[in-house]
Amino acid sequence: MKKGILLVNLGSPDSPEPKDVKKYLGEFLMDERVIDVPLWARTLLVKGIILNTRPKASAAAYKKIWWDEGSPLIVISERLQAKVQKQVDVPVGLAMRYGSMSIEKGLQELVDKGVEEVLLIPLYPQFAMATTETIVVLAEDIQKEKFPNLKMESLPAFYNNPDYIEVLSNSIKKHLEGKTFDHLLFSYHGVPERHIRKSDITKSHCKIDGSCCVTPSKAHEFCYRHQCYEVTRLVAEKLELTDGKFSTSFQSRLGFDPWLQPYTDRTIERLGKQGIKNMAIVTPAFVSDCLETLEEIAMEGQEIFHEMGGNEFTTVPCLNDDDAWASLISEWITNWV
Ligand SMILES: C=CC1=C(C)c2cc3[nH]c(cc4nc(cc5[nH]c(cc1n2)c(C)c5CCC(=O)O)C(CCC(=O)O)=C4C)c(C)c3C=C
Ligand SMILES: [Fe+2]
Repeated sequence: MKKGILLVNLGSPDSPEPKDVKKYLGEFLMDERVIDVPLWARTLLVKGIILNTRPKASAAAYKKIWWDEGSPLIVISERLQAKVQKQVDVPVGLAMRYGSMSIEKGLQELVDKGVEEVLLIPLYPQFAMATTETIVVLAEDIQKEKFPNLKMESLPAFYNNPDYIEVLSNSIKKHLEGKTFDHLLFSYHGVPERHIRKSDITKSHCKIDGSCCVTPSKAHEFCYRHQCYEVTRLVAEKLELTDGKFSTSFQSRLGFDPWLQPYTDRTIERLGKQGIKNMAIVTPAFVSDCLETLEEIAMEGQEIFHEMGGNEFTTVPCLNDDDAWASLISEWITNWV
């Protein structure tokens, strides 16, 4: 059977213009695994409120980070795909969960190359309804409807894979070399607390306060919060960071529900107020730099820190198309083939 790979990332609007941002946000936020309320309420919230207010502000934010070649997230994902393709003998496609580079197009291109068996690689280290699950569910629906003869498997979230932790730790070490920092903040994309409870396969394990994380449980395989804290713990161990020199927070909350805490903006504020003068920040929920890292962290986060009296604010880039990261994905592919 001829094999092929589909790398899948989140996606971006076609351009940073409000009309394209509106179209993109419409598809993204109408996903029941992103805004997980009944369809009527989601439609009212997204089409009645968010899409009438947010696209203009989001477009302005996208304009600040947009590159000549396009959206950073897309351009970086394409660079990664090209590097991986050079290292493996099977076709490597690239698709996005939302936007024009759809999963359907990505699968079609592989099928056109004669591929009969696909490994789907969601480019998210941690499982969540809004990350791995939404990609796998949509890809399986498309496969059943449009490509019934195609065999498909997916790579699970790789948050605690020792090689991934090594690649991430080495990248952080490289980018912080020669920098002084009093605190390293691990900032992950947030999700509503409700998402964590919904993904708890035991229905009773997750307490959302961390007290459950130390008790081994099958729930951890699907617990975004647990997986984020594990990445912090494993990287901190590798980098030999001492207690108090690092912490975890969650960014990008939207709406009024309780999201995972502590919030990144408030944490940066608190660190500044506590007298931390030099801080570094890493964003391991994202494998590619994007709006949420380049604007929300590198621009807004830095501004908050400086307002609180902080000096140096160092942002560690995501793994992007780092050679060791491309080689690790290639190794996973070679092992699967
Ligand atoms: C209810 C809303 C959202 C949930 C839940 C959510 C989860 C989630 N998102 C990412 C990764 C990315 N999100 C990005 C942008 C973005 N996210 C939301 C909302 C939710 N995300 C919005 C509205 C936006 C658009 C920007 C804005 O208007 O603020 C991006 C950046 C995309 C880009 O083009 O650069 C990424 C990446 C994860 C990993 C996640 C759950 C863990
Ligand atoms: Fe998001």
